[in-house]
Amino acid sequence: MANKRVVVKIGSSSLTKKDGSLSIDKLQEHTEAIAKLMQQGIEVILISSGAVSAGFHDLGYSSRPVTVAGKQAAAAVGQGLLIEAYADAFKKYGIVSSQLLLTRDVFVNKQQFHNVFQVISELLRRSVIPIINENDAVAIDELTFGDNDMLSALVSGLVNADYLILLTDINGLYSANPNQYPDAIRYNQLDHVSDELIDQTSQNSSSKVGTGGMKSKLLAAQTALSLGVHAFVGVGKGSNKFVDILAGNGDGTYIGNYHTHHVRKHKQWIAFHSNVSGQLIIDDGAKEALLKKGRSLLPAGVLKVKDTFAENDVVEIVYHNDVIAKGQVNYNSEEIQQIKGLSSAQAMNIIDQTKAEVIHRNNLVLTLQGV
Ligand SMILES: Nc1ncnc2c1ncn2[C@@H]1O[C@H](COP(=O)(O)OP(=O)(O)O)[C@@H](O)[C@H]1O
Ligand SMILES: N[C@@H](CCC(=O)OP(=O)(O)O)C(=O)O
Repeated sequence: MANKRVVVKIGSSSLTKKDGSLSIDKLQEHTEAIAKLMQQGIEVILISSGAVSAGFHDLGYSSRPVTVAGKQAAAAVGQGLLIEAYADAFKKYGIVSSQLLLTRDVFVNKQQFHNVFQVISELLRRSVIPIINENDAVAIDELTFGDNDMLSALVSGLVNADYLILLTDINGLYSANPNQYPDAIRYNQLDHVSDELIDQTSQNSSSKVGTGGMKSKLLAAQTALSLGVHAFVGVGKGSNKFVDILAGNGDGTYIGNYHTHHVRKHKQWIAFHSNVSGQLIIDDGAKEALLKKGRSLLPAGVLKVKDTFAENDVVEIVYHNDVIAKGQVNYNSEEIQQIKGLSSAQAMNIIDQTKAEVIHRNNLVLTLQGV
């Protein structure tokens, strides 16, 4: 099997009984199937929902809470129980488990982004399975992923996974929600996920216990693909389900093609997570150099500087009102005001003898190819 590193995301809908509470039987089945992968030398990172399902009964609710505070509290009770259940289940196969609780802001902060990469890498080196969930007790409002689909896509990119498996309660993406439109047809394979397809997929139709529905899985698959990770969305039964999925025999939709290439961690951070602090408006020559020749952005091509930013901040590079790239600047905004339009030699004489580029190619990510 060619795949070496796989992110498996298991949604609440695949972990619960009819009453919405955690199903230990289902959890054990997933665990056995993951253990089979690991026994073949495949590194697995598990993104698991289920904290709310595991906790609401003990919290005193008769059914899954609907308020944010209720879900937070249920997750606070349930997360420990969920991890305990996984740790017990994996122990039967001699596998040690670990827990990481993440929020969106962890990805925005470059140091924390790197820390997450570092800890996952070390756990994998030691054959420990990282089990990740959103930190539901604190992740509300702007800090929240909302469901674990996007979190799993970002993690799959971060660790340069070969595959992202989004396990759910339905065998793939259909042309419409089959629960409402029984004649909907299933897509077996998609080369890419277009914005049109995402727009067509309704947001509000998830299962009773899930959160994001198919739309959030498509958004996640689109993100995974742009980070160089193939995706699968679907179901599976029994201990061979993940082995079958990776062998191409899964019951679901496969997403991606042979053009899918990994993206370096630093560039991922610039492209997907960093906050933008300003803009540089560039001329025709600079646009050609960036888009066609793969060059750095030099002072000579900068026409205008917008907003105030510091050295190492991330800015957008704009050509004719289109954002064509993002990059981390070598100079602050005041310095670029002084050197814009100058040759690199002149600029280096004025500001810094060591920095010929406004943005070095290694710190630059193209966002629009065809302008
Ligand atoms: N076009 C579609 N194709 C397949 N499923 C869809 C579609 N639109 C909405 N759905 C719904 O998405 C649900 C799965 O999402 P969700 O409940 O969030 O799962 P999970 O808990 O596994 O993350 C399915 O049960 C199905 O009802
Ligand atoms: N983080 C929450 C799950 C949120 C949720 O419902 O996600 P999902 O089942 O992936 O749509 C939990 O552990 O209960």
